[in-house]
Amino acid sequence: MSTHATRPRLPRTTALTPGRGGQPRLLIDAPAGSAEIYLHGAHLTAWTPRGGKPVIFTSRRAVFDGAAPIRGGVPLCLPWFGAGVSGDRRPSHGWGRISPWQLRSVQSRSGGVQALFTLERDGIAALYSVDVGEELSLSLSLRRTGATGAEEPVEAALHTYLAVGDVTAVEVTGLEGTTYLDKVTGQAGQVQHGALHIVGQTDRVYASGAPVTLTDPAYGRSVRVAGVRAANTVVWNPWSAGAAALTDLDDDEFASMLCVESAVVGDSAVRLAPGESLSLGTRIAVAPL
Ligand SMILES: O=P(O)(O)OC[C@H]1O[C@@H](O)[C@H](O)[C@@H](O)[C@@H]1O
Repeated sequence: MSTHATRPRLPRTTALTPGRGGQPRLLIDAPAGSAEIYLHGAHLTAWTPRGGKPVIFTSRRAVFDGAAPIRGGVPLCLPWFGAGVSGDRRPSHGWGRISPWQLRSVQSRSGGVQALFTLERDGIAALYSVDVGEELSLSLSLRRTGATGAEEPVEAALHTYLAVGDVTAVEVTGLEGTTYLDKVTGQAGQVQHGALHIVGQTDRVYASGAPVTLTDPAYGRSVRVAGVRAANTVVWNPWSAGAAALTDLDDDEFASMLCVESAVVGDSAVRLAPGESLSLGTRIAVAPL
């Protein structure tokens, strides 16, 4: 594996081994929880708190070829989201999720494990910390490198795919009264009235990163997603029609997932001059109903 030369010391609760498609991935099996993180995209594809059920959804049709983005898990959208604020950026959601990241350090931490990843590309230095335990804590920072140059808009999202028992039965609270852009209809300035229920294709950028709770009666649990310095929460489900158009998502899988993404995107994009940084995180915790 290309990572061999820079492989850091690994605690005994972790291993760096080839995963699906022979792609290098860090396996974590610590007392407080287990996880799997591919170096392609620094992409977390699984997290299970000890004694619990898997919390993160990854598609059974996900492609692991070291080139395509992985469908599911936590894709890192950076340094732009979708087509960016200008609307013409490619690839969609930026290059973070399709780049090979460096694994810098892996440390045992209060029953869990913290892994640090870095990536430097196109004038951006990215640092990503994954804390695996009874909770999952993800922190991303992006710094403009170089000494001179104009400000540029930077966006980022922790595009978390949550595993749910039945998406039509989940209730999402914490967004009441918040305005959102509805990307399905193209309408901005919508207001969330009451709890959110998923009854069709859903693609919304909320103007809030406050904690959101997903109540999932089919799995008998609630999942709390708390943004850290996140101006936005994106909620996405492609529904059946959208899933049919995605070759890396089985037709029935839209019912087993809901993306709840802590983000800094769109109108909240941060204009960074060289030397300036943007930081963003998410904390995910599970509780029985
Ligand atoms: O298929 P992709 O590139 O992974 O994107 C999935 C979705 O990601 C969401 O976060 C976006 O709001 C959607 O518009 C998009 O369709």
